[in-house]
Amino acid sequence: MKAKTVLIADDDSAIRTVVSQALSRAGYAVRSTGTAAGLWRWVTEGAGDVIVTDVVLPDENAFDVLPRIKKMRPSLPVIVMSAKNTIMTAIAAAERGAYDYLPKPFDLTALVSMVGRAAQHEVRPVTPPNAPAENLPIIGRSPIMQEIYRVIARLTQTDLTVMIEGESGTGKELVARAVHDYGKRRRGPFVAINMAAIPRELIESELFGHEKGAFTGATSRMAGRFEQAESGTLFLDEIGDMPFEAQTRLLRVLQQGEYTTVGGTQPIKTNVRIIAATHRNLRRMIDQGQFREDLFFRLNVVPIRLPPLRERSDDIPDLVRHFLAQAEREGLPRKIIPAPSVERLQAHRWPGNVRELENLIRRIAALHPEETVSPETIDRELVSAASSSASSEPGDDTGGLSGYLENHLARQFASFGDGLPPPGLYHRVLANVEPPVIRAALAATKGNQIKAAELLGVNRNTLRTKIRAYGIQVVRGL
Ligand SMILES: Nc1ncnc2c1ncn2[C@@H]1O[C@H](COP(=O)(O)OP(=O)(O)OP(=O)(O)O)[C@@H](O)[C@H]1O
Repeated sequence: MKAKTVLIADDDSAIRTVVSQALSRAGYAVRSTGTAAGLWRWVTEGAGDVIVTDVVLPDENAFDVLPRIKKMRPSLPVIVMSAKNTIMTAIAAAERGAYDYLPKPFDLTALVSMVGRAAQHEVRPVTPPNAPAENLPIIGRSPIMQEIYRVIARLTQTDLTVMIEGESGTGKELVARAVHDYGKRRRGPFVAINMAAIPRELIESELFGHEKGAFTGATSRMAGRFEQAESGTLFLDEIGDMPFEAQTRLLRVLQQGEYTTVGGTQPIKTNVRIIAATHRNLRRMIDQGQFREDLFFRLNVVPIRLPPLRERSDDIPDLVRHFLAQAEREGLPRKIIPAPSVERLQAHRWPGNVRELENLIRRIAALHPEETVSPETIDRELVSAASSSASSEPGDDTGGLSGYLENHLARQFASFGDGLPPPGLYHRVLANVEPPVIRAALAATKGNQIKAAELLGVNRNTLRTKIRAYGIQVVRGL
């Protein structure tokens, strides 16, 4: 069989040489050039089966040549190499119809196997390019984030369902938004719903809407999130907190592509892209019978695992710069965090991940008098953040449980924009707070309800009623 030909374009002759050698060794015929004009000439002559090109060429940017190549030879796969490793480069490459994107420096074996895949590949149709933006939606150039950008970039060209897993504050919602904002549905709405923030009995009506009179308090028809997200993206946050019955209903909707409102009879067709997110281990929940396996497989079409910040401390300098600039734009005083101080931040474990770092930088910008932030200041801030969040959830750095709740509620209200959350907020908050307190008391007293009631300081009957109401499992003697 005739060897496939790879066309290489890079103005750096050393890169041309190593790439040519590696591909020749792998059995390809290779032609290389230092200019966009040289590459374009070969393309017009019909030469080559795969292109490997740098973005910046001396006579023209490869992103400008790419649309012409795709127009003339739509099935010719183009791999773009770039030293500018931001999410926008990955997205720009995907938008202009590149087969794939390879951040520099790269591993030659990875390049050869990518060329191998490209050579076998049927190329996707191209979508029109977007205006380039340098206001990056996601910060970080670590290898792990590069891989995530490549997945996001590929996803923008598809309508596949995505499951984002990651600890709280790792940027799951940010990634979901990027998939939407740069994807085919960007002109449609992005609607987010947080399963953990809605009482169980209201989840179905929130998702699918309800008719007037469907239940007590349903005084008018209400559109659900599926309806609001029509032709756009529905972001199902904290999917692990979805009650089992609602999971069953969601599964049916995803299978059938239609739903009925609560109290309604007419099936309504739906056209939304689903992106789900969770900080919980859904596989373990499946084993424990708390999450439907079939729903998991429906949602987990493209899994994205967002690593905790401690696994990508290389990104911290960029994130710090980004949050300092953001604080300055918000009117806070300008601060400089020199390298030794940044190193202190890189050594921290960040249980609250990027959100915790963002809050810390904002606090430093607001409260510290000196312009240059010393390593000692960073140490003090990290110690005080750790002690104030010791009794609360990771990522909360504003003081204890009530601080966490305040933050949480502020985010909740913000997610409803100009509107208000559904009625029943007080009970909803209690319904989120009571079960973990009761579970903790039961665990500490080995399931002894008399002792647990005493520990909690509530009447035994009250405890029993609540255990029943929340469906809490009491395991004795563990
Ligand atoms: N890579 C990043 N670049 C810039 N900002 C980031 C990045 N990751 C997270 N953030 C910021 O950190 C905060 C938390 O991000 P986000 O809400 O997306 O996290 P999450 O994983 O969805 O959290 P939770 O599970 O608690 O809802 C946001 O203010 C977001 O803008």
